[in-house]
Amino acid sequence: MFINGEWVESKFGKFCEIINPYNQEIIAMVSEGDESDSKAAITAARKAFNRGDWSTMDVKERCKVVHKIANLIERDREELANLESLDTGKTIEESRGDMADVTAVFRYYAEMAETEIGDETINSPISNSTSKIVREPVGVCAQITPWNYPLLQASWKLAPALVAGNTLVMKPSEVTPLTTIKVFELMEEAGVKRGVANLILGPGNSVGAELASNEDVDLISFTGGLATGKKIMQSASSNVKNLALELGGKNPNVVFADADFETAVDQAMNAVFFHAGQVCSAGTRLILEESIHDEFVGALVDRVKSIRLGNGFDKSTQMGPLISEEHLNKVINYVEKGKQEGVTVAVGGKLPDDPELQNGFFYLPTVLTDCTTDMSVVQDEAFGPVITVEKFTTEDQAVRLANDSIYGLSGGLFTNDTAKAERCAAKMRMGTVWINDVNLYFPQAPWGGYKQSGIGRELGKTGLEEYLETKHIYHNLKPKPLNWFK
Ligand SMILES: NC(=O)c1ccc[n+]([C@@H]2O[C@H](COP(=O)([O-])OP(=O)(O)OC[C@H]3O[C@@H](n4cnc5c(N)ncnc54)[C@H](O)[C@@H]3O)[C@@H](O)[C@H]2O)c1
Ligand SMILES: C[N+](C)(C)CC=O
Repeated sequence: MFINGEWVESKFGKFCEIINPYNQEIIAMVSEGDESDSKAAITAARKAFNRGDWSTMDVKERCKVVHKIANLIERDREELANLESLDTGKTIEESRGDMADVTAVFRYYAEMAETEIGDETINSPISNSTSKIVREPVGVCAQITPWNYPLLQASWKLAPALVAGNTLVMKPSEVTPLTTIKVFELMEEAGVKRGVANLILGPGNSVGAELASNEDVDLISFTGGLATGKKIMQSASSNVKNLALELGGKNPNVVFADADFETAVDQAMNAVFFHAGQVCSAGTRLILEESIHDEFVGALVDRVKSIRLGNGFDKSTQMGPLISEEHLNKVINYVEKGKQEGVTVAVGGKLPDDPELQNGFFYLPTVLTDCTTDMSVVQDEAFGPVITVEKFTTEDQAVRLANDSIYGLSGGLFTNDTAKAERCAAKMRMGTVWINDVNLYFPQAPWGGYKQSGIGRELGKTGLEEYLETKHIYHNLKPKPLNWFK
């Protein structure tokens, strides 16, 4: 753990094993902290904030440091990508893509903050006065991240928090902390000042819960599951912390009969089988126009049968394992419940037989048909390689089905009719709608959810706003008594 500029073990000297989900080998032993370590990290961040050498530093100087972090991540990208694949099981190509995205996020905020963070003079309606708006850091930020995109999700929080002048305590998932540890080494090398960025490791219900409830924390930014998000929201109320929540999704992918067939089939696969479906924005609900349903499902099933499962470091592997035995069991139970509810398993729906995969947490890519919106498989987030298929006959019905969820993170639409696409996109209650594409994100565009998919936005200018307070300074240039109470 990295607290107050020093690499330390947890106060009680506990360690935990980090497992490769492909073969269950132990790949690292890392410190396991508890509440007392969280408190020490929060104290360090508070002292650093009050010291002011980072929070009041010229924004251009902070941006230089953040540019340097980007350069160091680029320098060590191959090492970082290897660590990410070992830790998560995702293919090395995916991890390389993630590292390029991580670098881009640090660069984006380092460039953008120079112009976005500055004073703004406004026209005061009162004579002999000036009025200006200044932007200041929020203070001590707690940042909690999940296991599916460990460093990418961390970068969406670290980069804007740092350029804005905050101090922070980050807690990565206890399952996948390796790349976050490495990036804290790089931040130290880049010259982030003592106590500004602190890293604690350990379980969510102790280390994480302390971050959410501690009254010396000004802002909590959380990415993870809905149930945890609700707990964090409750704890954050203790001192009315600023709150940013990036939660789950049950994302529809609507395909109209006029869409390009090959593209739509190909993208329906990308939408859900990329990273074995362990993606918040995975297009897990395929909603097909009835007239193409049978042909589409036939083509999809044919292609799904040939997805190659394996070690993320093998060039031929297209899909890796799930993250853990616990998570595999969750996916198994989810599909079994669907079978009881009456779905048809068109392909998959079980563990693979391949002897080479028996030590990993693999599940076969699965297509479930005859699904209806009232089924748990259509409503619950599986976070695995499972797609459900529903049918529609009218545009209105397609939009109604797409919106029939407690979540509202993202959705896809495939059609060659631009007017129809725009009409549907306008009615879809989601933070991101992709037309003729899926699962795209980039630093310039805000990311976040409607409804129970979250609060606030990461990335883009909005992602920086989360880390800034707004202060109005009014100056009376000719003060004199008002005599109101004369
Ligand atoms: N909206 C997004 O951008 C986005 C991105 C990635 C993942 N996710 C979501 O994340 C979920 C999967 O990740 P996960 O299984 O790691 O989620 P999770 O909620 O189990 O854990 C996320 C993080 O919260 C910590 N945590 C757990 N209990 C806590 C508590 N009581 N107090 C404070 N912290 C606690 C964990 O240790 C971990 O670091 C999925 O639901 C997925 O959709 C969302
Ligand atoms: C936000 N994203 C798509 C990078 C990861 C979601 O799990």
